[in-house]
Amino acid sequence: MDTDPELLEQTKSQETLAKWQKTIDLMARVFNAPAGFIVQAQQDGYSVLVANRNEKNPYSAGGVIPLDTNIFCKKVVLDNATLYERHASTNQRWDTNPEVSEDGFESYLGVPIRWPDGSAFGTLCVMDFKITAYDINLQELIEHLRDMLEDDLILIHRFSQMRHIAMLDPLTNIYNRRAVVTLAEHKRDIALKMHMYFYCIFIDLNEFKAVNDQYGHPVGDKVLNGLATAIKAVSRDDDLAGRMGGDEFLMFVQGPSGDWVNDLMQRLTAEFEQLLLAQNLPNVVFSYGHAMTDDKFFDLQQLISLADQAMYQAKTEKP
Ligand SMILES: Nc1nc2c(ncn2[C@@H]2O[C@H](COP(=O)(O)OP(=O)(O)OP(=O)(O)O)[C@@H](O)[C@H]2O)c(=O)[nH]1
Repeated sequence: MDTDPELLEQTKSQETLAKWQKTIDLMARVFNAPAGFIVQAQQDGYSVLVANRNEKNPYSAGGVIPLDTNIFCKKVVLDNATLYERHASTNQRWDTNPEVSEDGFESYLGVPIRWPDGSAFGTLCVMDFKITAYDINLQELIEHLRDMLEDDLILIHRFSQMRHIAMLDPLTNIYNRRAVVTLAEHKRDIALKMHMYFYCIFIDLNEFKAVNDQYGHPVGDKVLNGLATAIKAVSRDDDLAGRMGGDEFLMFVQGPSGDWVNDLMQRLTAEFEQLLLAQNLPNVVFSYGHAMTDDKFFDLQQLISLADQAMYQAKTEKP
């Protein structure tokens, strides 16, 4: 759950971060501690998401500590339990902890923060160079602050789920028109920066109305689903596909100049044919047309419209 890039992006939204920063600054002051953090457990290490603003704090936000480092937060995440170490230099298990051996921290109090599904998000913690004896109220306070952060994570997660649902076409589960066009703008910008060609392929079923009329709408729906499945099957991770509406689909692919789009469409034709056959669905075929950007021409709406025109021409020329 914590590896969803959209969710991570949302976690870092300016509003959430500003609020969490205030919480951490206040927490460190109440604990009279030089250092307080929200640390996020990520695939590449423990990342300092928020650090209190205090000149004595040696760690700042943005730093990533490798996964194999013996830090306090790692133990909290792995045990999924609170850790209170009052006098770390007397405990051998921290001999290899650079926070203790290199930076001179003695005290650590940290609690686990979890995503709504219970998986690890990271930790909320305070650290001090001196030996501490926090009373029960302070220990309760850090747990209470953690509960508030977890409430924010619930909101972030729900928002992300809703955004995801709003981007999908409910019938085929691929991107809807608005999402695919928005995402394509971003992909086009990347392709232009990398001096790659950016292709739009417009795909439209032939005589689909007759399929609905002859076999009924539910069969028509299955055919549309079959085409979406076939498009996904031939797409690479980098490609983008969506349903424009009705029986029209779009693919956006970046690549070199050349005839490979026709090869890709041949693979799609074969995949679609097989899917229809396997489900005992009528043999429907599609027409396609494509257009590509270059350094001089990159208006997306125009690109889609050119691909549409090319598709229309192919459709009218079909035997
Ligand atoms: N089953 C089903 N049909 C849909 C859906 N959305 C649109 N349609 C139908 O798709 C058909 C599209 O018809 P047209 O645009 O005339 O396309 P066509 O019959 O394929 O004609 P050509 O493209 O010229 O070959 C219409 O009959 C719509 O009712 C859907 O979600 N499910």
